[in-house]
Amino acid sequence: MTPAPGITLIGAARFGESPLFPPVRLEIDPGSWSCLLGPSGCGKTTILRLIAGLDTGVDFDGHIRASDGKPLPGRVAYMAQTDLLMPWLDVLGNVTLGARLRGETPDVEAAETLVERLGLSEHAHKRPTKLSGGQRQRVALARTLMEDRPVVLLDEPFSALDARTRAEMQDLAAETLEGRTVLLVTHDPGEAARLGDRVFLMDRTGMVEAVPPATPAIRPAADSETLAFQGRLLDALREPAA
Ligand SMILES: Nc1ncnc2c1ncn2[C@@H]1O[C@H](COP(=O)(O)OP(=O)(O)OP(=O)(O)O)[C@@H](O)[C@H]1O
Repeated sequence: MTPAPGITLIGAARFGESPLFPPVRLEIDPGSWSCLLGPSGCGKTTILRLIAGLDTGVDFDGHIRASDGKPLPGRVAYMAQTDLLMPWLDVLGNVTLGARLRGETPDVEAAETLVERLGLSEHAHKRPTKLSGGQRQRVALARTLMEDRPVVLLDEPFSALDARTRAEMQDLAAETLEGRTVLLVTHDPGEAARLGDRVFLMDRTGMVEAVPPATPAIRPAADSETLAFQGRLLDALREPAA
C-alpha cells in the first residue's frame, strides 16, 4: 500500500440558493483517525462524499487536496450509512465484491479471515435478508476493510451494533486500519473520544476542532480523560447553534 496522505478540505456547500454549510476547514492528518460529529442534516455525509469524489448534488465552492499532491480518486474506500449489500450475493460474495467489480481475482482467504474476525463465519454463506441489521453492518465494514485503500471514509459504521460488538469492532477497525488516513462520521461522543486523534464538530454555522486527551487513540473507554472528553463533546453538541 502507498503511504496514506493527509487531506485538507476548505470550502462551503450550498444547494442552489440554500446554504448547507458555510466555509469550513477540515484538516485530516496522514495515517490517523479523525472524527466528525454534528447534528443530523448539517452536511457530514456530504463532506465524506465530496472527499470520495461521489455525487452530492451540492455546489461546493472550495478545494480538497491530498498532502502528497496526488489525486484522491482510486485511493479511497467509502462505507456509506446504508449497507448497500447486494441481495443476491452471500456474505463472502459481498465482502469480495469490490475486487470482482474491478475484474480482479478476489482474495477469498483474506475475506474468510476478515469474516471470521468480524464474528460472521457461521453466516458466511447467508444472503443479506437472513442477517440482522448489526450483522449486515459488519459485512459492509468487512467489504470496506477488504478494499485495502490508504484513505478510508466511514459513515456511522458502528451505529447498528450492540455495545459489546461495537467496542470489539472499533478495536478491530483501529487495528486493521493502522497507518491509514481515516475519517469517521459518528453521532456518538464516546466513540469519538475513544477513536479520534483529531475531532471536529460541525453544525450549520461552521466547524470547530475539539482537542482530545494526549493519550494516543484508541483510548480505554473508562479512562477518566476519555470520559471527560466525551462529556465535553456532548456539552458542545448540546449547545444551540449560533
Ligand atoms: N436538493 C436539496 N436541496 C436542499 N437541501 C438538500 C437537498 N438534498 C439534501 N438536502 C439537505 O442536505 C442535508 C444533507 O446533509 P448530509 O446527509 O450530508 O447530512 P448529515 O450531517 O450526514 O446527516 P445525518 O447525520 O442525518 O446523516 C440535509 O439537511 C438535507 O435536507
